[in-house]
Amino acid sequence: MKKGYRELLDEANAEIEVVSPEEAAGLLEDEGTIFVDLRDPREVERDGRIPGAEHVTRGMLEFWIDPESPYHKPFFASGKSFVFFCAGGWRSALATKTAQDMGLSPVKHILGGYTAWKAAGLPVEPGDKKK
Ligand SMILES: O=S(=O)([O-])[S-]
Repeated sequence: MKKGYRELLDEANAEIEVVSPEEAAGLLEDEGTIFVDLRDPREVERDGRIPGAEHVTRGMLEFWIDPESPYHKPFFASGKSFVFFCAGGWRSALATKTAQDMGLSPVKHILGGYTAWKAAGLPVEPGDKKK
């Protein structure tokens, strides 16, 4: 490998902001913060979701963020703060770095992801339930 996943994660983590699940939970009711769930749809269905989180497949992330893209999602241009998460914090670290490089700001991600969120006993809802 020219650059393996560990190096990519190290590079990302050196540049992005990380929050604990508990810190992130303090933002859940904040109207100025949007939670972005980067897990695959099957993971969301199987494991549940953080209430109110927008679901964004990682494959579409750049296209949903960029206002010039035909796939742009207006919530990314809302001027709000963003809290990214995945299952364990790896995908969200890379996605947060990408979003930050694109100019999305402020954006941070949850240390340990949804797994840590759930383990901390923080609010979840069934994945098949629409928010
Ligand atoms: O969700 S993940 O951290 O396993 S990529």
